[in-house]
Amino acid sequence: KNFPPGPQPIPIFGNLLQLNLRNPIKDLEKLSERYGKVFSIYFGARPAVVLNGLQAMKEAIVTQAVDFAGRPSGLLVSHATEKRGVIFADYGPSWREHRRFALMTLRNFGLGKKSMEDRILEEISYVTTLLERSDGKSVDPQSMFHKAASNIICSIVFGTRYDHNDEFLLHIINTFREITKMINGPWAMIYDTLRFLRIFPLPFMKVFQNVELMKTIVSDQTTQHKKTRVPGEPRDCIDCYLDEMEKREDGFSSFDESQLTYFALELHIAGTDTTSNTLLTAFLYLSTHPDIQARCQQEIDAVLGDRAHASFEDRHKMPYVQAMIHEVQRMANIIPLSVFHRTTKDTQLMGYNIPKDTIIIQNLTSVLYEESQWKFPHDFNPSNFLNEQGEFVKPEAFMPFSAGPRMCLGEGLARMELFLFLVTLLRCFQFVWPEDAGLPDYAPVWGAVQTPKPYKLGIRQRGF
Ligand code: HEM
Repeated sequence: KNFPPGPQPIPIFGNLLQLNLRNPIKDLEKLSERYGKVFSIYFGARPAVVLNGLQAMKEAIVTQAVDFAGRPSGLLVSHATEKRGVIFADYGPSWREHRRFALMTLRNFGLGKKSMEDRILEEISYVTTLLERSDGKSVDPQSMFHKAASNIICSIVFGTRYDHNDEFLLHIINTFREITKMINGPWAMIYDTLRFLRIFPLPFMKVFQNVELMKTIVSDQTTQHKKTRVPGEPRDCIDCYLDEMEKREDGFSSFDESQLTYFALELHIAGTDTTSNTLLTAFLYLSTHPDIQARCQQEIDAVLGDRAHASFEDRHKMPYVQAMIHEVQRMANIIPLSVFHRTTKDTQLMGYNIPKDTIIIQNLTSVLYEESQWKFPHDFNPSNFLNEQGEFVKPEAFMPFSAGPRMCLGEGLARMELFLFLVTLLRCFQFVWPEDAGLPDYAPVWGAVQTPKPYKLGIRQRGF
């Protein structure tokens, strides 16, 4: 009774056939115009509520945080991860403990002697060398940024960075790519909606096979770590986790090796495509907006002078660069529907009743482009994040990392990566849109994680 309104579902399919599964954003926009900021759709027989706009989003996931902090069961991702680790884990003690542990470990000095900043700068120096070799030419930036982001997670989780042609790195990248491709695509939606199809050997089965493969890889790494670790002197996330397991040998801990496997796997899934696709979006916009690129370079040159490299602290002296990076994230809209939530009890939102266990879909796109919240909602314009004095300001509607208790726990790491990559590369190179590349296409390829369409990037060394 008094459930949010929505289009009439049909038996078995729910509203599946009314949505364009290759990109449902436009359909959700139209439904919101018709039914309001909070409306319902059905996945088969399962109801879901879609939240649109800043007000509804805040009221649910911030003001009534606990009521909206669950994760749905019975979906492809929850089956593949067995709801262990953090991302797809239920709201409860195990999720809380692992989330707190991850936040502590991912802090700059949480991983022992080698700081997070060092690990990122090390990877950037390899990318710089690769780009120097392409001076005056064009490159395909996709795989380079993907390998770099993946390598940073490898360094954090496994303690090792790999050469970009290393077979191990290529193997894990390929395996994860297949997992995310399937999670991103229509087969996941079909698995989630049409339960009777689950027993058939359809393409979604590949997710389970690849997760098994990755579990073996993490498990082998853990065995190696156990042989070489010095307790209390962690080199990486696996060592930290093993230390934590020893500290908690009281029989009541949720820390065990099976959790470690999913935890490591999730950090990789959550931390690779997100960062690399944001970097790709940044260079797509910067190469096609030379004025914005030049203004960033001016600020970077003035702040860094002849210092050997940038540090994350420098961000406070670079309001324009900060504004540019945030604007890139807004336009990139990397996770357009966030990760699905679930209500943990019967609750209410904006006058509607929402029963326990309802799937909650945060339409982040509707907030990042909300016309009432932005000076230039549909243009790439760093002024969206600058006040009249040219100082950096962050509007409330900036929520690419979501908000509330389930908000992205990798935000700090992602910010550091984006800042150090962009500042270092903009300092060394000018990025140009190749003359023969035609007009840029900014519309991303739809997915749970969005990516820009493949493009070529012209490289000119700056010689600062
Ligand atoms: C530009 C980069 C990134 C973006 C835009 C992003 C965005 C998001 C979003 C929208 C969520 C869902 C939040 C919710 O359910 O309300 C999320 C969750 C999460 N992210 Fe990120 N993320 C990024 C990078 C990273 C990185 C680098 C890591 C770690 C290595 C990471 C780890 C996680 C984890 C573990 C969760 C689940 C949190 C929980 O359920 O408690 N993310 N992220």
